[in-house]
Amino acid sequence: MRNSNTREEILENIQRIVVKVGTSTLTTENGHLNIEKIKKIVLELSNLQDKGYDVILVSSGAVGAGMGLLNISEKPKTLAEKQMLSAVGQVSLMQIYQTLFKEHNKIIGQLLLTKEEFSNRKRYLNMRNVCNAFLKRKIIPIINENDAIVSNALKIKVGDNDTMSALVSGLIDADLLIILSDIDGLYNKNPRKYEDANLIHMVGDINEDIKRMAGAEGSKFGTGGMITKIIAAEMVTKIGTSLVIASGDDPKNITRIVEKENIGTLFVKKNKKISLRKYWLAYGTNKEGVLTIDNGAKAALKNGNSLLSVGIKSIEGNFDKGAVIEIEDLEGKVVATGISNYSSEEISLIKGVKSENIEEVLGYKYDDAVIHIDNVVIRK
Ligand SMILES: Nc1ncnc2c1ncn2[C@@H]1O[C@H](COP(=O)(O)OP(=O)(O)O)[C@@H](O)[C@H]1O
Ligand SMILES: N[C@@H](CCC(=O)OP(=O)(O)O)C(=O)O
Repeated sequence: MRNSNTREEILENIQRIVVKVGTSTLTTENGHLNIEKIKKIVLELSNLQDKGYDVILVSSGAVGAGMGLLNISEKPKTLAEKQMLSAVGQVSLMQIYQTLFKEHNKIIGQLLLTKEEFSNRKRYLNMRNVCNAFLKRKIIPIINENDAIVSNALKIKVGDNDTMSALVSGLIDADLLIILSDIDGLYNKNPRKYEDANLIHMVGDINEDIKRMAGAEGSKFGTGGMITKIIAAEMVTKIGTSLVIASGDDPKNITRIVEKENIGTLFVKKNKKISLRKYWLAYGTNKEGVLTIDNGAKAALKNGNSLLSVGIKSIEGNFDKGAVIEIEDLEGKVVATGISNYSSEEISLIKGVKSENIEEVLGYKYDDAVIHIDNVVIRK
């Protein structure tokens, strides 16, 4: 679990920093925005920018702030109510950020994103340019999900800001992602339930044991809990971004982390990076279908070979040639994501068929491989 490199080595050469702040950090027990805390966060981020770092803030708190403004103590059950609350709260959240950042002569801009900004390649590249334009002019982007317009039913919802901050880290090629929460890092078990839980200082390999440590529940106002933070870590460490989960109780932790102090839990970036395009392919895109493959094909993919029709057992979904699809093993575990050379209709005819016989079955052949290895990203 431990990595032989020190924090000093792992966190050297940091330039771009994404800081994600959860609802639990931004609001008080009774659900109102915690202005004193936000002031301190703003001071930290302003200082980092003055020191020459590129700073991006992913801020939750809109729904929480809306609840505070309307004196609602329990999260509403209906989606429409939650969406209304987010719209009410987001305005006041940004108003506060603007006032406080102005005291440090900083200009901010608001970006309310949806899954579409990540799944649609054109929108994704456009968003990257917009973010870079912010950073070039030393404007601090403050990002949140556009809760008022997204819903699971519309399939354009990222769902939580831990995942959002991981996607944003890929978008702008961040060196470090800091997730501030109401807890000082990952414990070996939920410390709210178990008194003997211990803080883990460094995680190298994010395996099933690590995932099991995160109970499903989070705090009263938060959305994702610990598991979404671990999944965010699993994502960003693949693109050479380290992630630290730390307590937002003392916002000075932000600077301490950047100065490589032993704060919170550090998830160590992988030495072998995947490209940002492959990252987008794995996590940004909407998947249009699923191929189930046999163990031989799974081993071949892991060894860096393309996916051939002979190893495909079954297919789900209706998609065209060029679609992004998920590849699962016989146990239903996602093995990889890739871009298909064939449509779903064609694959249902050639699954289990050897590549040299594709032409015989279809009357033509685009490629020997159903998914070329250059267009595959291995998920685990
Ligand atoms: N192994 C664990 N280590 C630390 N926290 C855990 C663990 N398992 C579950 N949790 C819970 O996750 C919570 C943090 O997630 P969440 O409430 O979503 O915060 P945020 O609003 O900051 O995103 C903690 O307060 C804790 O209750
Ligand atoms: N977008 C939502 C927050 C979603 C979210 O992930 O919340 P949290 O778990 O507190 O980071 C809001 O602004 O209320």
